[in-house]
Amino acid sequence: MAPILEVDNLSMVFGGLRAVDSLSMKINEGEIVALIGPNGAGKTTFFNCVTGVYVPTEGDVYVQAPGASERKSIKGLKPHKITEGGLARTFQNIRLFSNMSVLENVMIGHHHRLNSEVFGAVFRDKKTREEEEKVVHDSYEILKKIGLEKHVNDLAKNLPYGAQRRLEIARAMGTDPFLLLLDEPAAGMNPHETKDLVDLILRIRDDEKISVLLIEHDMSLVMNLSERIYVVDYGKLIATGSPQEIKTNKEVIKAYLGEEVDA
Ligand SMILES: Nc1ncnc2c1ncn2[C@@H]1O[C@H](COP(=O)(O)OP(=O)(O)OP(=O)(O)O)[C@@H](O)[C@H]1O
Repeated sequence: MAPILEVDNLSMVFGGLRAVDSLSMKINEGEIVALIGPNGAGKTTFFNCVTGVYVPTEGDVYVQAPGASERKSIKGLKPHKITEGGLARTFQNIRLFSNMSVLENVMIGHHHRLNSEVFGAVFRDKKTREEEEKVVHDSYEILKKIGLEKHVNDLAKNLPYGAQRRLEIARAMGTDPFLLLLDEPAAGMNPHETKDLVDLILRIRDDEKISVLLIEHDMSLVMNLSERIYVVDYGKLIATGSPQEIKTNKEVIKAYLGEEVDA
């Protein structure tokens, strides 16, 4: 089966700094893959290149939706086009519309899927109303899957921290992705919230058939959840393999210089 994401020798140069240096990656349908590395290793920059925030200096990025007959380059596309193409992401710092309701935050994710034209939006014709009703329905269904349905009418800013992070995932799921990129989803979570997050990511993969690429510093989460791990340091790939292989890899241990890599 062809990979759903294929990154070929991607580099991103800022002035004299090669933040990402010839990094390649493949993700297969149904995988949970982690991208790890010390602070400043280039992980978020890599996400930004894949999701259209930056145009990579070198290399290419291809996606092939499950069932599609050929891969497509997404390099240089705007972020919303990449989202339409089936990749959705969350950010290191929570980016919710804090004064909007939980439901509205998820509905926003759906909007690029609406087909009605401006005419429909102004005159609210039957087709527009039906589409809007479907967006409300689908958004509510996602909130149920994420376990946030009891907060549906709360303002996003009033949710507990862990629930806000889960809402970001719900919003990303609203764009109907086949690959979800999560940038430090467990950051700031307590152990109970982290455990809920692990269960949620597994359900997203198993029930929703969405593959996951995550950046994470919480090594126990990484080791327990991911099937394959890519390790970067100074923008370069230094190791790739199963959690067991990565735990015992000398280069990885050296790069972390005493940072805990045991689960
Ligand atoms: N827009 C930018 N302009 C210049 N340098 C940048 C820019 N974005 C990131 N960098 C630099 O690129 C390097 C990689 O940063 P990046 O944020 O991708 O690392 P990271 O692995 O995600 O780190 P962390 O784990 O701390 O989030 C760092 O040296 C950073 O200072």
